Amino acid sequence: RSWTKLLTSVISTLRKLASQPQVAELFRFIFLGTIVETGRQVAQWISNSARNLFVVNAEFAVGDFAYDWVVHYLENHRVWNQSRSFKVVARNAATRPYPTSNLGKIDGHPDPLYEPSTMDTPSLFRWRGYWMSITKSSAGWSHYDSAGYSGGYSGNLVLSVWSRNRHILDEFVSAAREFYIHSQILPRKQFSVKTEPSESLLTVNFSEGDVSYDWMLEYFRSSDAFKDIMELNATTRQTDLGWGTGPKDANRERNLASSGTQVRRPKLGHKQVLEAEQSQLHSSKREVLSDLINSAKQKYLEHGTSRVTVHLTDKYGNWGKTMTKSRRAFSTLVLPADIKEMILADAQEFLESEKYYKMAGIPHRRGYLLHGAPGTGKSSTVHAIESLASKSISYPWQTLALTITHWGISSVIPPSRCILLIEDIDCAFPSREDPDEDEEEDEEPQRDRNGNPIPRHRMLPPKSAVTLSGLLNVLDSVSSEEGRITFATTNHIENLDPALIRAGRMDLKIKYSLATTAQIEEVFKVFFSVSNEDDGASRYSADDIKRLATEFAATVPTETYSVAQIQGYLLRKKRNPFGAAQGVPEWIAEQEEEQRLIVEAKRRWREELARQRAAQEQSQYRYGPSPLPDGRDVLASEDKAVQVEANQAPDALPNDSADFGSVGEETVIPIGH
Ligand SMILES: Nc1ncnc2c1ncn2[C@@H]1O[C@H](COP(=O)(O)OP(=O)(O)OP(=O)(O)O)[C@@H](O)[C@H]1O
Repeated sequence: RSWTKLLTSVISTLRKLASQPQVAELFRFIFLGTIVETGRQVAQWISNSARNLFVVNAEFAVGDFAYDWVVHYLENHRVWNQSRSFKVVARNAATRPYPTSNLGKIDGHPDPLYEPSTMDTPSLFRWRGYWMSITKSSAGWSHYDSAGYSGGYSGNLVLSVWSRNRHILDEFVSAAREFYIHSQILPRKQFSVKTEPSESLLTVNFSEGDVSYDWMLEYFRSSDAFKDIMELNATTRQTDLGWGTGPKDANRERNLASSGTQVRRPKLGHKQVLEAEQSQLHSSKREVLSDLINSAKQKYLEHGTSRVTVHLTDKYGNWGKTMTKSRRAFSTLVLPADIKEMILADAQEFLESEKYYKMAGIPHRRGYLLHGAPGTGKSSTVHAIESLASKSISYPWQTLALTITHWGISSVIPPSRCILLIEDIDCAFPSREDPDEDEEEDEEPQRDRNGNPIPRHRMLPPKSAVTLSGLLNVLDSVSSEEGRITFATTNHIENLDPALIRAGRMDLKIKYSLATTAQIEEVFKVFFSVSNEDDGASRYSADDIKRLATEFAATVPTETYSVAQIQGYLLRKKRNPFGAAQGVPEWIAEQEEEQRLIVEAKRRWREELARQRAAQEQSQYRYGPSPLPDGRDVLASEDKAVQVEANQAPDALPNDSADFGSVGEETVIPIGH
């Protein structure tokens, strides 16, 4: 009953309220509003459903390649003509292709690029008969600009295609992509090209020590590709090529690594676009890169045939100094025919069998020890092989000369594919007792703290910091897997440690002898054939030269003189082969006199040395041994590897050689380890 009462009172109150006009108006408004909102929502639902049925939407994110395709396409098709707010960018526009820009092509400055900042209201356009709209929610960085800076990844593009057919979107994106590729635009940079999230940008690296770096450097130097680069590195490194007028020109080179972001378009034909940066080249086309590298290599080889580059070790064991020298043709080498053929065949076979060595797991290296009297053509052979190797079809080898100085060499690491040249390898471990030092023996001896004289040989620093183990380290260093020819020359093979010349380190040991009759004849022929023609005036016939050569060879005693000596004589008669053939007896007499004087000088030196040694022994006897303050012997604390025992006979005189016959007994100086 109480419930019925309450309900009746509420209804009567409402009736009273409804009888008032303002409240009635409010109820009507709420009712109508509800109907309108429901209608709107239904309409939106219908519109969305229709849209889902008839419109295809696609979103393109800034920083993605698809975004770049679409933006580039739309820009070139002037889709955003109605836009009122643009972002204009020119900074990275150098990556733009030639065809789309006249401005850039003419004055060399980048072209401006326009992109709408925002497109809150969709831009409508027709494409192949379909309506499309494009919107961009907020300003993003332009396609050509470097993404990755602040604001880099906002403002995605939304493309709506008014069609039920999804293929239209696919077609549109493919068309944009095709257009992009045909425009030859390099894909944009993202932070660094190395992190490019796509395979489409190819990068080739060149490292400075590698010969391919030199190919590219010379190529760019000779082409006008870098002509408008403002920032260059000047280096004084002399390159292999006297590009243009002569080797001196090569002192000034443009370094590929000139600046981090230099972007240029070398003229590589009509439409190829390529970017060179630091020691890298980038292109979206593999053919462009391989074409360029091949033509650079060809050019390098064509121009570089007349000279060989030699890198020398500096005092820190680095391959510091570089020099170039003329190539020596193998044909100018006068050696017994069998030796010449053997060396040539061996070197050629080695150069061509890199693959075999690799497959067999053998380090690709070969060592040649050329030994024999001075002036018999050891160094000349090396230079002729260098020419062979540096013209190697598969890969030119570089020549490195390991200068054996007073500095340690164990830190020297020869690069791959090199010819390592160690001249006079026996001189790496010299005797401390040579005539120059002993000449000063008469001076008052220096004394130690206790007043005892210090024997001279103990005061001297080691003459060479080169140790046998250091040298072996260099010879066996890891990069040898990659290919190395080692040439060592010596006049005294007997002085070398067996470890140094064992097979595997020195595979071929070739003895160079004094000139045989056949060699003497050949030297004469080669010499006068050249001197007859070098000024264009042929003064004598080939028959004359042949006849005179035989005559000459018959008068010069066989295996007595080196080719260098014979050449020296012929140089005196440069334009006179008749005089050269007739003057032999006189020259021989001269040589014999010279030899007699040398033998005499050497005899005197040995006597003097013996006298000095006797005096030294006397003084040791008188003063006793000279201990160090702590009682240790100085010698014991020195590097054992360069020890030469004190009681050994002196090393040969510098010019002691088979040229002058045997003088006294040869002394072999053992090298301690
Ligand atoms: N067999 C040779 N054929 C052609 N030229 C030679 C020959 N031997 C020596 N010569 C000439 O003599 C000079 C010295 O020769 P090279 O330096 O090759 O001799 P080497 O045997 O290396 O002497 P060393 O042991 O003193 O270093 C060079 O100018 C070279 O042209």
